[in-house]
Amino acid sequence: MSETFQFALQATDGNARLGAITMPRGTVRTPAFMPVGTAATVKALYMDQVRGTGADIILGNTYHLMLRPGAERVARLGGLHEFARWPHPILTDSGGFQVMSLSKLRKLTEQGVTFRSHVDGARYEMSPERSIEIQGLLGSDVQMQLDECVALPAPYADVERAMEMSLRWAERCQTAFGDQPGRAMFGIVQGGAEPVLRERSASALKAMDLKGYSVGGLAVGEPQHVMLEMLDVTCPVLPADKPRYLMGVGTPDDILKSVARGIDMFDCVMPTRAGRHGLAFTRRGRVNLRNARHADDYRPLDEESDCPAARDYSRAYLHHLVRSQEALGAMLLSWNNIAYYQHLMQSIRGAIGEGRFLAFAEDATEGWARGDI
Ligand SMILES: Nc1nc2c(CCNCC3CCCCC3)c3[nH]c(NCCc4ccccc4)nc3cc2c(=O)[nH]1
Repeated sequence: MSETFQFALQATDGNARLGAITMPRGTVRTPAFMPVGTAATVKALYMDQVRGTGADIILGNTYHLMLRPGAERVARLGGLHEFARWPHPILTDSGGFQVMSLSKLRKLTEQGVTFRSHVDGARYEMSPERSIEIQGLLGSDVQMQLDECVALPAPYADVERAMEMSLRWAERCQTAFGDQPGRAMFGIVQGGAEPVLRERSASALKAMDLKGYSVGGLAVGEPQHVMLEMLDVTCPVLPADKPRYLMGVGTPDDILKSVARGIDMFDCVMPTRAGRHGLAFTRRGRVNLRNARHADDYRPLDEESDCPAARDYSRAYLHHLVRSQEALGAMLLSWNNIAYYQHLMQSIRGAIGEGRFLAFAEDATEGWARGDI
């Protein structure tokens, strides 16, 4: 086990990168998809199943956990790894994005964000310093700076103001984080859909010599081509020897196209949320198990999968569970979806390592488009 946090770039294929992040609790193979563990659980799955799908790292949720059960309580109980029985790396977001998207009566000032809990209406203040303190109390291995993400489209002046405040907050977070060997704090590039602001943000964060860089402010309503254009502008400015994490992304297609532009890490609620709504991801595209056409279909989702949820259950059974709103339906489809995303990442890593990423991406995209699934 490494006592330090170290990114090793192992191979490149065009702008796609194969790498590994070593840290005390384990190694994260990149490109990596990080399942979202909202309230200290990857919804409807046991942590052993999550690990069994090949996940090396999961997300914890600063916003939810600070409200319930409370960061100090999680620390008293041994930290998030012990609390949730996940001994491998955990990345936490800073909570600002969730405050702006979930809480009520929130106010954003230079000092930080104040808001009322969506759980019990209690009033909270989240400064850059308090966000880093909470992430430390949770025991997070990879911590995010507090930032301000602006929904798109937005006026240039708003995007510029939010980007510049996020830079000032990055400095405060770096100071608050201090020197925690084996752990990392990532800066978050902002700048909306403005190339000039993206370059300015990325350059300023690069000068801070951080251990990793997130690309934020995307997947917030802009078309995919705008997101990709911002990656084309941002990634070349970021240091090649540090990991790059595209926040909140995304569909399998988003992931392929973003890996092709130099992104190493992803998180998205989609596979687990879609699973709870009866949607299955497969290598031949998405299957909506609510649809009556599956009622008599004895085929599994994917007979070649190594995930029991995909290989051992008929679509007819999954359709029945979903229509009956049985808990097992959400459990099996969430399992299938997380396994599918991990298999996709494993295949991407293999393709980059063998210099055939472009051909792999084209073949995968055709598979989804082939329809009749
Ligand atoms: N700091 C920060 N976080 C961002 C996030 C949250 C990433 N997931 C955290 C995770 C923590 C644990 C609980 C769950 C969230 C984003 N998510 C999205 N799009 C999601 C778009 C999306 C995709 C599928 C379904 C809903 C929404 N854009 C994002 C931009 C930022 C950003 O600039 N700054």
